[in-house]
Parts: sequence; structure tokens; C-alpha cells
Amino acid sequence: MTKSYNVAILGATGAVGTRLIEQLEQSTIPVNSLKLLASPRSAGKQLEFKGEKITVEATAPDSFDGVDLVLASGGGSVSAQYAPEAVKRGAVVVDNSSYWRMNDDVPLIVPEVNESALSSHNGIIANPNCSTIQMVVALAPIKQQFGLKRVIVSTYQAASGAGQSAWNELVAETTAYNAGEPVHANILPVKGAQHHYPLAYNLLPQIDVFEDDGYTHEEWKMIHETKKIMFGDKNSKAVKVTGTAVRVPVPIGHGETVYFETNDGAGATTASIQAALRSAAGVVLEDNPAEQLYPQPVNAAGKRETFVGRVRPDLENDDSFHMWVVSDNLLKGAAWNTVQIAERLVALNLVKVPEGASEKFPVTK
Ligand SMILES: NC(=O)C1=CN([C@@H]2O[C@H](COP(=O)(O)OP(=O)(O)OC[C@H]3O[C@@H](n4cnc5c(N)ncnc54)[C@H](OP(=O)(O)O)[C@@H]3O)[C@@H](O)[C@H]2O)C=CC1
Ligand SMILES: N[C@@H](CC(=O)OP(=O)(O)O)C(=O)O
Repeated sequence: MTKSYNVAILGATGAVGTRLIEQLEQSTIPVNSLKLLASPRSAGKQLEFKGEKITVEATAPDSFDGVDLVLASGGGSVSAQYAPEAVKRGAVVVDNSSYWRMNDDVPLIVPEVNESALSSHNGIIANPNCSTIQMVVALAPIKQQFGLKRVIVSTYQAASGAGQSAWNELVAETTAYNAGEPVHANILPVKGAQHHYPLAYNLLPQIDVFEDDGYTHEEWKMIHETKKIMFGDKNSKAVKVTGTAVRVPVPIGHGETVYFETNDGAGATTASIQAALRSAAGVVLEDNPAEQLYPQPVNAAGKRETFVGRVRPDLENDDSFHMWVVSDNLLKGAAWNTVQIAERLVALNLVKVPEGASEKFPVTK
């Protein structure tokens, strides 16, 4: 008989959470029961799964009693508190927040790139940052054939990356601006808003907080997560990674220009890189300058794949190239990658917490 699972979605009412429900509905995971968990603000709200109405519950430690699998997207502090509670009760957690990603006992997984790291999980599996995911999906087939020495990325990140309220703010700012209101008359921090300044008709070269070295935490995450996923070590010296993360007034779909250097003399050409990308899992190559064909956020929104175009050689550096990478930050960048990890856990019979593993994640109050 096929085993079916008691699943909980933590953060079910958010931009990612609502998509987790939809992606789980479309997945191959046999679901016996589904709990929808959020903050007390949403308790009592009803959401649908497979045509059935489910009432959202306020999250508490005992919410995870009897649960086999948790898909978490409630934010860092929520995952810090509840992931250990869930593991203690025998549930495996696939977590979207950044809280557990750098923990050496937590695999950081993009199934197309490092699925094999799943087998050593201890109950918590981390879903990477959205910008990191789409970049490593595109870089993995290139690394496999030609090696990878260096990456320089610039991101063009959609408002929904900062959650449902940031997306709502962009719509409200745009509407106000179009109605003639002086949204930008005074470029001062917007109090209480998700972004420090108005985003409508603007660009913000800051995502997340600034570190002491002048990089933002989003940039820091892209560097260390890329190393952990592709080279198995968050501080790997085998590759150099750097970049700049920018918020753009687009609702859904992150874009990235990615400059990369392959191994000296590995023989990469534009055509051979395009061929590697064409046959790579999860990648769609949209690259035909003659037809003005290239990936765009509006086309990627609602799709699970990572779209790549504008592959071309650097004209002054041998073995070096540029490409343009676009994906739906809420799907491959979050909900789909999470459900895809869960599908692989089910297929590999890994929805179980190894004996004693929960001691690695002590419950904190
Ligand atoms: N958006 C993106 O592109 C990506 C997001 N992520 C990560 O996913 C997580 C969620 O992001 P997103 O959906 O965008 O955020 P949202 O702000 O849209 O949603 C947050 C969710 O968390 C719930 N929540 C908040 N506080 C609590 C609490 N104390 N207890 C239980 N649930 C709570 C909210 O419930 P309520 O509605 O009741 O407030 C809501 O369901 C974050 O960690 C984010 O970093 C990761 C990759 C990409
Ligand atoms: N910071 C990303 C989305 C996100 O939530 O990332 P993380 O899960 O790494 O905090 C963005 O704003 O587009």
C-alpha cells in the first residue's frame, strides 16, 4: 500500500505559503492530512486544498503532533522556534527561511544540483535563497562540463521577494504615483514599509541589511549558499563568488546577469554552453538574438523552470561568459523548490528523523 503523509504548512497565508499549498496540490506527494499554520492574526481564515476548505490555525508547539512533514515559510524567527519543536515530535522540516541554511548539520538543497546531500539530513532541510537557487540551476550544467572558477552576479529582484506586503506596497505606490500623488517628492525612508524608500519607478541597491564590509546580507547569502550547494562548503576557496543585489519595481520574477569563468582551456564556447543548458534539468534556454528572444519576468511568472538567455563570451577574458537568468522567485525560488525537495524525500523514503538527530536542534523558548 502507498504510504501517505500528514503534512503541515507553516506560514500558509504568505506569498510563499499560498503557493506551497498550490504546489503541494499539484505534486506527487500522497497527502493523508494537511494542517495550515500561521500567526494568530490569521487563525480561523479558510484556504482551499484539493477543493476542500481548511481552517488556518495559530501555530503552537503541539501543532506538530502527529505531523510527518512540515513545509515552513513563516520567516527566520518562526523557523528558529518551531523547526526544533517539529523535529522533536518526529516531523521532517523543509524550511524556506535563511535561519538554518549555514548550519553544518542542515543540507541546503536544490534537487537539480545536489540532491545527494539529502541522504544525510537530520530532520531539517533548508531551501536556499531565491536568487541563489536560479543562479545555481543555470551554473550547475556549466560547472559539470567546463568547471567553474569565478562568478560575478547582479540581481534584478522582484518586490514579492520581500513578501506579500512589499508586493502590495509596490501596487499602492504605483497607483498613487499614477494618480499624481507626490510619492517621490521627498526621498526619505518610508516608515513601517518593507522597503526603506519607495520602489515604484525606482531601483533600490539594498536587499536585506548591510554587513560591516559594505555588502548586503542578500549578497552575503548568495556568496556562501552558492559555495555550500555547488562545492559542499560555505567557505570553499575553489570558486570566487561576488555580486550586487538590486530590488526592481517588478511584482514577480527575479532577473540576474551572471558573469562566469570556466576552467582555463576547458574549451567552453557559446554553442557548447547553450547545448549544456538546453539539456539541463529545470532549465529552459530562450536565446536567439536574431528573433529578440530572451527570458523576461512576465513570461517566467507562474512557471517552475529557470529561463536562460543572452549567453555570450566575454570579449577580453578567455574562457569567460555572460548570461541572463530569470525565474519565478515564489516558485523555483521558494514554493516549488521546497515541494520538489519534499517529493524527493518521499521518493527516497527519507521522510523520517534519524534516531538522536533532534539533539542537534535544541528547542529554544
Ligand atoms: N518571497 C520570496 O521570494 C522568498 C521567500 N523566502 C522565505 O520564505 C519565508 C516567507 O516569505 P513570504 O511568504 O514572502 O512572507 P510573507 O510575509 O508573505 O508571509 C509570512 C507568513 O508567515 C506567517 N507568520 C508570521 N509570523 C508568524 C508567527 N509568529 N507564527 C506563525 N506564522 C507566522 C504569516 O502569517 P500571517 O498571515 O498570520 O501573518 C504568513 O503566513 C521567509 O523566511 C522568506 O525569507 C524564501 C525564498 C524566496
Ligand atoms: N531576500 C529575497 C527573498 C528571501 O526571502 O530571501 P531569504 O529567504 O534568503 O531571506 C528577496 O527579497 O527577494
